[in-house]
Amino acid sequence: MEAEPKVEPPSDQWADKAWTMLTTVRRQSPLIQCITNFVSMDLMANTLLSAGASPAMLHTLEEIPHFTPHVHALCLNVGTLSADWLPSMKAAANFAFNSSKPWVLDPVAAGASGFRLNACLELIQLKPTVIRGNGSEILALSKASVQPTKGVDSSHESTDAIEAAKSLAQATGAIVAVSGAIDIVTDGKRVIGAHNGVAMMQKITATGCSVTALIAAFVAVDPSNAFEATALALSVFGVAGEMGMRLAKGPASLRMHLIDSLYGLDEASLISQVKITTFCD
Ligand SMILES: Nc1ncnc2c1ncn2[C@@H]1O[C@H](COP(=O)(O)OP(=O)(O)O)[C@@H](O)[C@H]1O
Ligand SMILES: Cc1ncsc1CCOP(=O)(O)O
Ligand SMILES: [Mg+2]
Repeated sequence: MEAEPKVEPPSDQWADKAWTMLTTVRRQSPLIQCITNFVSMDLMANTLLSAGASPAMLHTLEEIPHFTPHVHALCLNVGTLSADWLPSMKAAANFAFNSSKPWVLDPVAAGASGFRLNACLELIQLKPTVIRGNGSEILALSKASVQPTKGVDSSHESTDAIEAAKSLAQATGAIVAVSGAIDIVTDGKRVIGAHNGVAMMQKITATGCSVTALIAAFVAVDPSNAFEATALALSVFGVAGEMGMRLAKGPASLRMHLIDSLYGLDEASLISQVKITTFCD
């Protein structure tokens, strides 16, 4: 049976935690290494900067042993994957895992081809802390099968992938997040939903990639609580989207206002808008 959101009053606890996390990111400014697709590099780096984190888009294999040990978290994204980038991703994931640093996987278009699916499954063997995808990506990973696909966009609602997300979390030990109208986060047992964001965020390329990087920044400052940090990052990004939308005329201006809203987000605005609920079967 499909999970239903449990009706709960807005949780001040989540809202307070969101503010604490955002201020911690701003104060600590964690260094986040991103090995990501060409489309997302700009928006991802700007999202991290506007949240107070420090992005570095380094991907050459020769640099990984020198650089990755110094980062606070790693974000791997297979959006424009080619065979020569995969060894860099694996090396970086190994360094992160061996030095107990969190790392986050964005399995962009995981079901689009055997090459991409196998690459994602091989990366998952290297123990990501969090996997964040859209509904179709999480379904493809959970079934480990190439699926009829719209490429990087989802043809499923996030809620269609709740059971798939739970099994993927149980099988891998990762926190699994499924983005969409409601962002779902599970550790394989608990399921929570972040209800922030606006539909027009789907009309800006790389918003999914960017929120995955933001998850890496939040987990970097609270690595022992990746489940909550993931939900809070999704909610904070969604709140910035909602605030940006009040000023935007379309996707291009939303992109700009989302970044400005994330940068300027204050305590009262964040606390009044965070909406995270528990799901139950
Ligand atoms: N219908 C929607 N309503 C509100 N927010 C949405 C909606 N669809 C996507 N988002 C938000 O847009 C961002 C990107 O999510 P999504 O489009 O699912 O990822 P991807 O780009 O990887 O497919 C997330 O922050 C998500 O919460
Ligand atoms: C359009 C596109 N093509 C390859 S990667 C990419 C960006 C995907 O970004 P997102 O998954 O955040 O929509
Ligand atoms: Mg994506």
